[in-house]
Amino acid sequence: MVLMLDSASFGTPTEIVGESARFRSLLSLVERIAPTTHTLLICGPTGSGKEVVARRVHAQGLHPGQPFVDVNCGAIPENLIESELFGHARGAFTGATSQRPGYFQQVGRGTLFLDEIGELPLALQTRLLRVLETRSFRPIGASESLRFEGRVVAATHRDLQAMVREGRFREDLYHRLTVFVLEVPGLDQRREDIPALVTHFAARQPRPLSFSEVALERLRQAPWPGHVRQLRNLIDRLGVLALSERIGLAELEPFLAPSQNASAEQDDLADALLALEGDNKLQAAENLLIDRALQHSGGNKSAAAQLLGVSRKVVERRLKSRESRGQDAELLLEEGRRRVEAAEFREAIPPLRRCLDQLSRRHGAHVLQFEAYRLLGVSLRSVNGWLCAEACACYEAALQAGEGLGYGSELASMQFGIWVTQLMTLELGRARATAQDMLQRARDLGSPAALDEAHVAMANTLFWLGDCEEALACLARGGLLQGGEDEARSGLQGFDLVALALTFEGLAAFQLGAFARARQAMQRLLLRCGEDNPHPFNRALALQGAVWLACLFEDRERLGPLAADLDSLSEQHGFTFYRGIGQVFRGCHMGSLGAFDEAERFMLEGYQSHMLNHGGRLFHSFQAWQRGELLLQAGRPADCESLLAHALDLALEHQERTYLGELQTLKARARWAQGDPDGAEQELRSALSTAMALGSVSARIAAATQLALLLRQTRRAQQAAELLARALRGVATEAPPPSLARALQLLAELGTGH
Ligand SMILES: Nc1ncnc2c1ncn2[C@@H]1O[C@H](COP(=O)(O)OP(=O)(O)OP(=O)(O)O)[C@@H](O)[C@H]1O
Repeated sequence: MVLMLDSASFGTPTEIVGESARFRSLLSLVERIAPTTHTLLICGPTGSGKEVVARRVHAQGLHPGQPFVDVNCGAIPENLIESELFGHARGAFTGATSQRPGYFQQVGRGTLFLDEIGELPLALQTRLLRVLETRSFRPIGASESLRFEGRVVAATHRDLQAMVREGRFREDLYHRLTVFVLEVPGLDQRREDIPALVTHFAARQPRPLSFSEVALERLRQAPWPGHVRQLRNLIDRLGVLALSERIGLAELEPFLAPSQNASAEQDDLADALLALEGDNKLQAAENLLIDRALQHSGGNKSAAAQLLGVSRKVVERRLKSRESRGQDAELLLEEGRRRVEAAEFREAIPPLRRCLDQLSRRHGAHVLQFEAYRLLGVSLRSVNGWLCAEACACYEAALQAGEGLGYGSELASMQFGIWVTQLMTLELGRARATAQDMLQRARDLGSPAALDEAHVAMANTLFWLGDCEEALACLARGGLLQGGEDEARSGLQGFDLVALALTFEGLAAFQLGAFARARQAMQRLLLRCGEDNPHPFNRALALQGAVWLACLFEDRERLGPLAADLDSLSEQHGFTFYRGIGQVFRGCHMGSLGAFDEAERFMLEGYQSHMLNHGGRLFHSFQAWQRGELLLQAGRPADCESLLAHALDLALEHQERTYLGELQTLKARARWAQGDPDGAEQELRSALSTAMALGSVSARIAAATQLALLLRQTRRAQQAAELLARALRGVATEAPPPSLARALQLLAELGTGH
C-alpha cells in the first residue's frame, strides 16, 4: 500500500507528456470531467499512466489544494484494509490503542485514488458502494457516521466487466464506477508519443541525455509491454550507466536487448502468476512459492525457509494463517447453508461472500467453492429475483467449480437457471448455446428428466429466434408431443413441462399456419388450466399458453377470463413475470372491447412494472405488437409508429424474430393511417418478404391482406387479387383464425370485382 501526500498532491500539476491524437483526446476529456464531483474509473494496462492521469484529474479538479490520497487496494493486507480505509475508534479491536482516521477521512474534500480497485475483496466492495451511495461511512467501533466529502477516482488494469460476469466484482458497484470511464491507451497504441517521453525522461537525469534520430526510431519501434514505466526505467538506467551523454544506436542496443529479454521473461513469469486461480494473486503466488520450496526440501520447514530466504518462523506463520483461513471458510459456509435452509436468504449472503473471498486464495477448494457459489446464487436469486445478473454469475462460477465433481443433476439445474436468465433478458444467442450444453449434459447424465427440460428450453429459445419449424422438430425429438391428456413430465425443476411444450407447439404451429394443430394445443392447455390443477405455478404456465393462443385466435370469450385468472393467480403467488403477461392480455381483451385507455394502462403496467423493471425483456415484441394495435385503433397512428420503430430496433438487435413480420405490418398500417400510402406499401412489401424468409404463415397472411387492401384502394385491384392469391396458396383453411377468414373474404371480393 502506498499512501502519498506529496507536494504534487496539493495542486502542482503533474507533468504529463503526450501529443498523439489518442492521448490529446484523453486529456481533453480529463479537462471536462475534472471540475465535477463525479466518481471516475481509469482503465489501462499496467504502467500506461493511470496514476498520472488521476493526479491530473485532481490538479484540475475543484479542490486541488486538498489531499490526493493514493491507495493500492491490492497491496494492503486483507485484515487491515477495512481499518485503513474507514479508520477505527479507540479500543475497536485488540491493538487499537488509539483512534485512527482512515483514508476516507484523511482525504477531506480531495481525491481518494483507489488503484487496483479490482483487487478489493467483495465484502469491502459492498462497503465502498454504500459510501458512494450515502456519502457517509462509519469507522470501525465508532457510534457515529462521518461524512465523506471527497471524490473517488478508481483505476484498474483488469477487465472489470469480465469480473462482474464471473461474480468477482459487484455489478452495482461496477455501474456506479463506470459513469465516466477514462481509457489510458498503452504505449503500443501511441508510438508517436515515444520520442517526447524519451526527451522528457532524459532531461530529468543527473546527466541530461540526448538521443540520435536512429536511436529514437529504435525506441519507437521496440515493444513496450511495461508501457511508459518500462520506457522510463530504461532511460533511468541509461542516465546512470551509459558511458556517453549522447545516445546512438551502439550505446542503446546493449541496454535494450538483454534488459528486454530479461524483462520479457519476468513478464511471462508474472503473467503466469497473474493467471493463478482466485482473487488475491499475491497470496496465491506466495502459497505457490512456499509449497514448491517445501516440495524441494521434502517437507523440511527450515530447509524450505532457507530456499525462500526467510526464517523458519515466517514459513510456519504463513502456513498457520493459511490453515486458519481454511477453517474460517468452512465455518462461514456452514453458516451460509444454515441460513439458506432456514430460508433466511438475505442473511445468508454476507457469510457466503466472505467464504468465497477466503476460498479464492486456496487451491483445490473446488467442492467448497461449488457449494458456496451455489448457495450464494440461490440466495441472491431469492432476494433479487430470477433476473439477478450476480446470481447468474454465481451459478456460472458454481458450474465451473463443480465440473468433474460428480454433481450431474445439480449442475443441470443450475444451467437451467442460467438459461432462464439469458432468455428473459433476451440474450437469445447465449440462451441457445446454454440450451445446447444442457442437451449434451443431459445425454451424458442419461437423465430423462434433464433431457425433457433441455428439449423444452431449446424449443422455447428457437421459437423466439423465429425458427418455428426447428422448435417443433426439437419438441418431437424430445418425445414431448405425444403425451396424453394426463401426461406429467416435470423435469428437474418440477415444472409442468408438458404445458410448456404444448404452449410452444401451439405458438409455433400458429406461426407456421398449422391452425388446427394450434387450436388442439390450446384445447389441451385449457384442460390443464382449471382450478383442479393443484400446483399454482403449473396452472400459471398452462394459463399463459392458453391465453396467448386465445389472443392469437381473437377468441374474446376465452381471452378475458383466462387473462384475469392468470393475473390474479400470479398476484396471489408472486409470479411476477406471469403477472405481467396476465395484465398485458387483460389489456388486449379490453382493447377488443374498445376500452382503449384502460387497455393501455393495463398493458403498460403489465410490461413495465412486472417485466421491464425486473430486467425482463422477453415478450417485448409481442406486447409492442398488441399495444401498437391498440394505439392504431384508438386513432393514434403516430404514437403507434414510434412505438413500433423502437420495438423493431430492439427485436433486431436481440435476434427476437418471431413477430418481426407482424411488427412491420403494423408499422406500415400506422404510416398509411398518417397519409403515406407509398411509404406504407414499401414497408408492407418488406414485411411480406420478412414473413416469407421466416416461414411465418400468419405474418404472411397479415402483410398480404394489408397490401391487397392498399393496392385495391389505389386502383390496382387486379394486382391485389394476384398477390393475395399467391400469398394464400397452400395455406390450410381448416379451423382458420379470423385473420385468415378476413383474407379469404377479401380474396373472394377481389375475384368478383367488389
Ligand atoms: N503521459 C506521461 N507523461 C509522463 N510520465 C508518464 C506518463 N505516463 C506515465 N508516466 C510515468 O510512467 C510511470 C508509470 O505511470 P503510472 O504509475 O501512472 O502507471 P499506472 O498505469 O498507474 O501503473 P499501475 O497499473 O502499475 O499502477 C510513472 O513513473 C509515471 O510518472
